[in-house]
This record gives sequence, C-alpha cells and structure tokens, in this order.
Amino acid sequence: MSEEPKTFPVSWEQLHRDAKALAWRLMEKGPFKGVLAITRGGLVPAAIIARELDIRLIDTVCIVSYTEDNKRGELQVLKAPPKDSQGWLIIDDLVDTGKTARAVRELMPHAHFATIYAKPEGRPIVDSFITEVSQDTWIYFPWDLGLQTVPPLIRSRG
Ligand SMILES: O=P(O)(O)OC[C@H]1O[C@H](OP(=O)(O)OP(=O)(O)O)[C@H](O)[C@@H]1O
Ligand code: HPA
Ligand SMILES: [Mg+2]
Repeated sequence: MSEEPKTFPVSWEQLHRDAKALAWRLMEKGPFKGVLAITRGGLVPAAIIARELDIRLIDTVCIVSYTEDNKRGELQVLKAPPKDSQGWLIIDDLVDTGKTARAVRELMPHAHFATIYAKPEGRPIVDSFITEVSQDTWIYFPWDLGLQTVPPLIRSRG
C-alpha cells in the first residue's frame, strides 16, 4: 500500500448509513439468493445489507493480500466462494485498485458486485457503490479507529 496524503475517516454511524443507502440501491437489482462477503472488510457491510434485504444465506470468500515494502502483493484465496455465482450478491467495503474485485469476479462471473466506497481505478469493476473518493485518499474504517484527543483547530493552522 502506498503513502496516501488524504484521509477519509468513517464512523460507525456513517458506515451504517452508507451501507443502508447501498441496500436501498440494491433492492431494485435483486432478488438475490445469498450475500457473499469478501473478508474481512466486507463482513460488517454484508451483515447490514443482508439484514436490510432480509437475506439469510451468507457465505464468504476469504482473501489475503500480502504486503511487501508497503505494497500490495499476490492475492491468496484461503476459502473459495460457491461454485454457482448466479443470483449471488458480492459485498466488499471498498474497491481501490480493483485487484481484489477482479480476482473475485473471475471466481463469481454472474454475481452482482457491490461496495460501499469506490476509488476511480476500481470503480468500473463494481456494479453498484455509494460514495466515490479520490484515488489518493485512504479510507479509515471504524474497526481500525479508536477515540483519541485532538488539538484545537487554531493550533493546527500552519
Ligand atoms: O481494490 P484493491 O486494491 O484490491 O483494495 C480493496 C481491498 O483492500 C481491502 O482489503 P484488504 O486486502 O486490506 O484486507 P481486509 O479486508 O482483510 O482488511 C478492502 O477491504 C478491499 O477488499
Ligand atoms: O483506502 C483504503 N482503506 C482501507 N483499506 C484499503 N485497502 C485498499 N485501499 C484501502
Ligand atoms: Mg478486504
């Protein structure tokens, strides 16, 4: 992963709101027979969307992308998705370079692919998303954040 100058921290409330907005959009794309979460980032959004669409069949595709010198490396599929991709809804938290999405699409060519956030490089690979952020923005998800103190605005002025 490269150094990203801009940051986009997402709170639990915002994530819930954005996941529900995605569920609204997906209502007209279904019906879906099941939700496939891309671990690990897709797990929380998948739970919210499955609840809103009243889908009880949930599966995962478990993927690790090794990092070497802060760079995204080879993708390793630890657990494959179902063989028949027809009618499945794939959920991930975001698409960035599109490497993960491309790999999962190859395994699930007939599924609908949805993410909450999308960066320009990966956006053409997904079927549905809610919010686009620029390629040089790093999204921080609530499960990677903690409460901390911040200095008054006036002291951070250059
Ligand atoms: O479009 P890409 O460049 O492939 O990046 C997007 C992927 O990267 C993140 O997952 P990560 O591999 O960091 O693992 P995690 O979901 O377990 O956090 C994110 O959850 C997406 O799955
Ligand atoms: O912007 C991001 N945020 C968190 N994880 C990621 N994995 C790829 N891009 C990102
Ligand atoms: Mg992920």
